[in-house]
Amino acid sequence: MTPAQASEKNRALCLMAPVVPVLVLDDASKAAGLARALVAGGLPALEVTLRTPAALDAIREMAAVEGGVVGAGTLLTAKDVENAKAAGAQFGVSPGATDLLLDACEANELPLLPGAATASEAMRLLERGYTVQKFFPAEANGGAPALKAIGAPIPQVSFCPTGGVSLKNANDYLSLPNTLCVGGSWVAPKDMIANEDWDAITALAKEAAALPR
Ligand SMILES: O=C(O)C(=O)C[C@H](O)[C@H](O)COP(=O)(O)O
Repeated sequence: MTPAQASEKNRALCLMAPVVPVLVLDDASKAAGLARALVAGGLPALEVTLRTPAALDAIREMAAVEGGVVGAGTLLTAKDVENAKAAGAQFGVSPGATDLLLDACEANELPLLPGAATASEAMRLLERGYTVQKFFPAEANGGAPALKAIGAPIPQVSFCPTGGVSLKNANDYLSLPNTLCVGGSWVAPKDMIANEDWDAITALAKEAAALPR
């Protein structure tokens, strides 16, 4: 898959809803219920971070949930890419980008949303053909004003800012012309997942899905 094809796939993914939930799962048995709750609330694109031993099993479970599009986050190595693809991930997300990681995603047909934090990083990815990128860590990196400033000289790159984004500041990003959607973990709090409080998660998802952009 070429970077241009990956970017077009991820543009469509980012336009499905204003928020992509960033999910950390310690227990894969919660995955299907969680995915159903988020999809029911209007958030179909789901990023499962490969930060826990349960993550790959969680992706397998979620891939079977109707209406959801499940991807793998925290991709760091070529092995992560192969594992994510084998588990059924339909897209990948990484905090930054290395040539090895980009090569692996392109070779494995996994559309990557690669992370960039600076103008130079965004430019390197753009040179390779990635016009849709993740701005990470968004808040720590200057937040919406920083992303707006990057957009002035580099308007051809669109972003999914992630890291420190919440219901409070999501609009600051979503109102920018270079922001397609935001990523965030706030729609799936750890305690609600542990208690299988799916109705509460659906309510959070609905609130997020209703954000204007
Ligand atoms: O694990 C990854 O792939 C990451 O790149 C980091 C996550 O996207 C952010 O940590 C989510 O940030 P919060 O919404 O502030 O919890």
